[in-house]
Amino acid sequence: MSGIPSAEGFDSTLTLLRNPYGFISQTCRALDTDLFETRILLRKTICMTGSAAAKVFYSEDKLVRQGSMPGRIQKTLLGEGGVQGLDGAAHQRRKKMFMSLMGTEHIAALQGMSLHMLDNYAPDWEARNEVVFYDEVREMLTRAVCAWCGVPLPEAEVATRTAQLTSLFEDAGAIGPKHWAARLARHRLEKWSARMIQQVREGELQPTQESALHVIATWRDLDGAMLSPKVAAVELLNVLRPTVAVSVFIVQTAHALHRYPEWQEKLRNDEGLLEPFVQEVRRLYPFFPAVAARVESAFEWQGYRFPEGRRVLLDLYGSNTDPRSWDAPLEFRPERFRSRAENPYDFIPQGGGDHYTNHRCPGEWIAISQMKAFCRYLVNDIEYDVRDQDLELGTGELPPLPENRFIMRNVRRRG
Ligand code: HEM
Repeated sequence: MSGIPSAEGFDSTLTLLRNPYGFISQTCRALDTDLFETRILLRKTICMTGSAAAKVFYSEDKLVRQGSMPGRIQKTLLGEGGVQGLDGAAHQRRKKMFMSLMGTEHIAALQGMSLHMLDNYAPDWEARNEVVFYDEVREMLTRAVCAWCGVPLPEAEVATRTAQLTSLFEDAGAIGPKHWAARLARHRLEKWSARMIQQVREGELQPTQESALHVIATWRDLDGAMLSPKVAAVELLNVLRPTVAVSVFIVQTAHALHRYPEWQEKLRNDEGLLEPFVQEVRRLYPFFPAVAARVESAFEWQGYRFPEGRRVLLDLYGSNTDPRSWDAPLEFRPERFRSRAENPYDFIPQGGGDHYTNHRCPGEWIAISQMKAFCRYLVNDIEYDVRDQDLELGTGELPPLPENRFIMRNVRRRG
């Protein structure tokens, strides 16, 4: 049995921060391997890329999540006690709660709410000279997802809640004041969210039975007990936050329509291309670089030994652009999704494996449905110019967005 190849240097934290989307796949390629060992934040870590690596990463018996997430990410992005840190039967039970929200009709209802927002916002865009598209989408999605979840959102709170939810996913990985801003946002949001959970339990708030607020407030874990208000608050935010984060994918969709303008006409003429188009955006535009787990008990894979307790990082972006799985992987080619057989391990922008038994994102259908709705609206319902601006996606921030957040001008509604 051979040892796992090592990356250069003692610790790779800085190299990873400088090149979050390329570090793992490029190092693997240089070492001609699917995996290598290094230190991240001084902790020994095995980094892996590609579909074979994803398959082992998602084998429930080998790798677990408890204790794998850096504390600073838990205190901002995820919160403590949520589904992301559970394993085995406890995870499967809690995951059912999220999956019960993902019925086709329920997701269509959320899409309808966003389309309603678009119709409400578009006249205002027409009246303005310029529109910062990302800011508009974040606000629309905050309104839509709160309504969908049964969360009351007074008009006076819209801007604050939008900013707080954004801070959780934009500032989580930051160092310094932004990180502290994200912690404060989490503290305030959890207080708000826990109060609503209590109000539902006391009958003061009566959201519909199928709404996320009702489902989470009344959910019982394996021990038969309801979630503590704090954990229920974390789980409610696990629906609100990432749905607002879909704004990133939507701006990336607008970016792709601008960069590949020939697709606008194609999409107008053939509805069937909408899904391949947004899938290609999810594959090629960077969002989550990697996910983390921990070795439960020592095992061997491909002749390499994974010692107990070792942290393992799976490269999501590099797997989505792995030349072994994708022809011309860095080219934007939505057609590739027209006839592609589904494989749970090679297309993993929101994690891989099985939605029920693994940690794969339960919100994939929400993301796809929202992206399709906004994409269809951009190509069919409005015309706009894209202001001359730097449209490079700065990889200095996670997730990467154009510096000016995609400014549109001269928005006109089509007749
Ligand atoms: C903005 C687009 C989104 C991206 C890029 C994204 C990405 C991810 C990723 C990478 C994971 C981790 C997978 C793993 O650990 O193996 C995840 C998990 C999760 N996502 Fe999403 N997600 C998005 C949208 C959503 C939406 C709309 C929801 C709403 C329900 C959601 C809820 C969750 C939850 C609850 C988990 C934890 C699942 C578990 O631990 O079993 N996400 N997501």
